[in-house]
Amino acid sequence: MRYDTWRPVYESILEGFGYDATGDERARDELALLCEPFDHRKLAHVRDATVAICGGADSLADELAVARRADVVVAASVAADTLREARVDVDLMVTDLDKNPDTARHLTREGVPVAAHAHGDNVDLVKREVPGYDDEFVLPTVQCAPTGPTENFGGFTDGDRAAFIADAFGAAELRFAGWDFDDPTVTDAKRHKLEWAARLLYWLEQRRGERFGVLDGRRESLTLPPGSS
Ligand SMILES: Nc1ncnc2c1ncn2[C@@H]1O[C@H](COP(=O)(O)OP(=O)(O)OP(=O)(O)O)[C@@H](O)[C@H]1O
Ligand SMILES: Nc1nc2c(c(=O)[nH]1)N=C(CO)CN2
Repeated sequence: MRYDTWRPVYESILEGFGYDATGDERARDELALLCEPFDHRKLAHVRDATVAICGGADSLADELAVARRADVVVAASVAADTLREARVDVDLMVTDLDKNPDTARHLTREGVPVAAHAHGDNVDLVKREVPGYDDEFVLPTVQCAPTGPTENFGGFTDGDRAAFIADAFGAAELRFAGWDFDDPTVTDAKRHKLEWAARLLYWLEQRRGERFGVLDGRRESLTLPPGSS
């Protein structure tokens, strides 16, 4: 997605959460110093593939078949651990480094790409964790305007950002496992983020001309993100 297309949506996210773009830009600049441009050929197998976008809800443990049947498996944050424990290979991990940075480090060292995201509230994690990763396998992502080696594919939470990345790399079909927008165990702050994740996926499915199963039964109550086109 072009940054021009993403920017109005990003601005509505900043407003919705009270974030400041300068924090995101500072984080971007730190990440840029630590990374090289990612070689997109490392994810060439995403093109025309059926891709499982695995989220961090407990339900992932019961939905592993979705991942096993997919051509490509993308894990958001803790989903990478659930998948590894179940011996399902992960092709890409997407994370803002706040839950399982050790898993991300191990994956890069095993040659599995990790989309490491910088934002205004994880600068310390970026500086602490990213230097330990194998930089050849780090895809540095940001939510503000990208500079240097950083890239912005759109998306906000690790899970919906995973879907935007799969889209950018040419996925044919997205299937979802480990998603629970109504999870009663999450905090109010997390629920707010999940509401945005749902809106962003609603936008993405329309852009792709696809219907994501994970949104079935919710479309009537969803609105597109302000600024989306
Ligand atoms: N019930 C759920 N609880 C948590 N995450 C969920 C849930 N349903 C879907 N997801 C998606 O799974 C992703 C990974 O979940 P995890 O709990 O590891 O999140 P996280 O590291 O806190 O993510 P983020 O930093 O993006 O909020 C989330 O970013 C979200 O997009
Ligand atoms: N500034 C800022 N940006 C974010 C944050 C966050 O807490 N702060 N959390 C995200 C996903 O959890 C994604 N982006």
